[in-house]
Amino acid sequence: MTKPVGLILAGGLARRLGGGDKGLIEIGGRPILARLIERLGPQCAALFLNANGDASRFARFGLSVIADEREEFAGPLAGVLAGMEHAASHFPSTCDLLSVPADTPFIPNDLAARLIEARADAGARIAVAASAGRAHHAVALWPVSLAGDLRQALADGERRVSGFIARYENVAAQWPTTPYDPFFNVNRPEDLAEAEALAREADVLFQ
Ligand SMILES: Nc1nc2c(ncn2[C@@H]2O[C@H](COP(=O)(O)OP(=O)(O)OP(=O)(O)O)[C@@H](O)[C@H]2O)c(=O)[nH]1
Repeated sequence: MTKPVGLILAGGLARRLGGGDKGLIEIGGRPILARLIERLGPQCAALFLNANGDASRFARFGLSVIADEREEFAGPLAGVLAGMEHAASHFPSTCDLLSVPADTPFIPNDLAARLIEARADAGARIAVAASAGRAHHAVALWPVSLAGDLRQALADGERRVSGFIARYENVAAQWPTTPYDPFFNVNRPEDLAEAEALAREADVLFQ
């Protein structure tokens, strides 16, 4: 299995949390980013962080930071494009990008493997992670060769990740939600208490 290039999407404004960087929020005593890097790093050939503004605030994580081309906050697709273009210029043009938002602390260890398998089985171009019957469109495996199409789609005003994915053959790979939903994400202040509780469980189970 050829490992994908990993991209953590941390380019948003976290408005529902009052601003700041969701990836720097500590859950169970550790930043979400540290948790993600631990889980995603071994699954990827290389790992990058997509974020806007002063990159030095992420220096302690030791990842190269790739900004959106324009700091206009066009949404997650702008981050996926930055990641695809970076990957295309540093890795073979046939490589894949695995995108994961910076607000999902508990992604599964078999994320890359199962997305690769689901995509091959379905003969699809894009594989998306799903749980509880819901697709998590920002958690997806993309061929970086779609960068040109994505650039054009953004220029045409496409902002929905699901809208861009729907243009291609795609498949959703389902994960169980027990003992916890691996795609639980932190969006609102009230999600923080749940994240703390989940971290206690996830830390015991994650080996
Ligand atoms: N590169 C980039 N990523 C973004 C942008 N907007 C959102 N994201 C990322 O996309 C993922 C899903 O984002 P949302 O939860 O919808 O947005 P958010 O900014 O994190 O939070 P809200 O402002 O509260 O919606 C997160 O990983 C964000 O960091 C953007 O304009 N550029």
